[in-house]
Amino acid sequence: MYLKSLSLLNYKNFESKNLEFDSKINCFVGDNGVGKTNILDSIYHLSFGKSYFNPVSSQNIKHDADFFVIEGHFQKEDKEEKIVCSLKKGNKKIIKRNGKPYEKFADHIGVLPLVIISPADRDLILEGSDVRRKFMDGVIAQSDKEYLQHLINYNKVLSQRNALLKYFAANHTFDKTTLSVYNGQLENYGTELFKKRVKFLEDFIPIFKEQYKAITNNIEDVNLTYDSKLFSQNLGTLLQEHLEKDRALQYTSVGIHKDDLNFSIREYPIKKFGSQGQQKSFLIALKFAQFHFMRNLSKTNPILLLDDIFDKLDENRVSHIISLVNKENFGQIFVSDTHADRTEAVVKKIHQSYKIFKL
Ligand SMILES: Nc1ncnc2c1ncn2[C@@H]1O[C@H](COP(=O)(O)OP(=O)(O)OP(=O)(O)O)[C@@H](O)[C@H]1O
Repeated sequence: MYLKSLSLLNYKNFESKNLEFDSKINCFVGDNGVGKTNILDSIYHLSFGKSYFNPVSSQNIKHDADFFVIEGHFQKEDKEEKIVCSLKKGNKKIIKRNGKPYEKFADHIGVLPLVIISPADRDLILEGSDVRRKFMDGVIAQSDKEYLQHLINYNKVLSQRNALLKYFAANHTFDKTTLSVYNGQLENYGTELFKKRVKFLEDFIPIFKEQYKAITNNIEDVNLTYDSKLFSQNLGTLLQEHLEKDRALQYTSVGIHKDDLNFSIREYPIKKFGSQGQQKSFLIALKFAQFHFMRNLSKTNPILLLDDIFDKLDENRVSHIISLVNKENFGQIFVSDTHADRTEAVVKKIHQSYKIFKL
């Protein structure tokens, strides 16, 4: 699968932009702030229906405009796919596949597998557990529709339960029966999601460790573990045990929405004890593992977006990444960089087929 062409209208700093791509490597080069990352983000948008960098959809519309349109033409085996993602201020975002709007965005997830590696990935280490859950959920959901549906249902019930807890507190009332209906639904969806996360990590962790080894060329003891209260107790019991706490807090304090992934190096948290280089390698290994995991399942090479990796990584690590990509039967790659010469020198080593766009 590869992206043949892209048209942007009022997307971030671009009023109008049309690009035709190489099926292998495409590089966007230019000074800081010209919009290299924005183009990668628009491609991300076509795959995920949202921005990787700015979760507030309306802020992706060009200043002073009131809509954006991203249109991509993909070649998927012998079929062409036209994906259009558009947003008008005050309206809901629309994603159309071959002219037909999706009723549910969830149906689009997984249609165009894509992995992004960007300096913004550092949030996976530095920020709260929600970022790591989102990463895990995103990887699983791209290949498991049922997981995504359970997750949507779980989150819906969770917000209903939280609203009910608030209502109880505001009205000094309590209704055990209604609450137990929500508890039952949370337990059903939550238990399924937990089992799927466990299974996913069983497959994913060995791939991750292999990738880390390949990137760093040595055997540092890194680990990734799944942290969930559901390992020790089923969700129904946990919800009962936390009832008084939940009533006091007016939200649900236990469940798979509190799970986390622990990233460690020599058994210490990488956030506190990993060097900057180790942290970067950890993140790249995570993303390469995502690439491999998705490829194994979908039997297609995900599109790979490499944002600013030459700038933010030392030469050693970049050459490891390049040699990894080189060894693999990779798919289409999009690269952003400030230096045209450096980019060309690197991409030449990967493949003879490439295109450089000077922005
Ligand atoms: N909604 C918007 N409307 C207009 N311009 C926007 C909008 N959102 C972001 N921008 C502009 O996009 C530019 C940043 O683009 P981008 O991050 O793609 O740059 P870049 O070429 O990747 O830069 P760098 O080399 O520094 O990473 C900034 O000038 C920013 O003001």
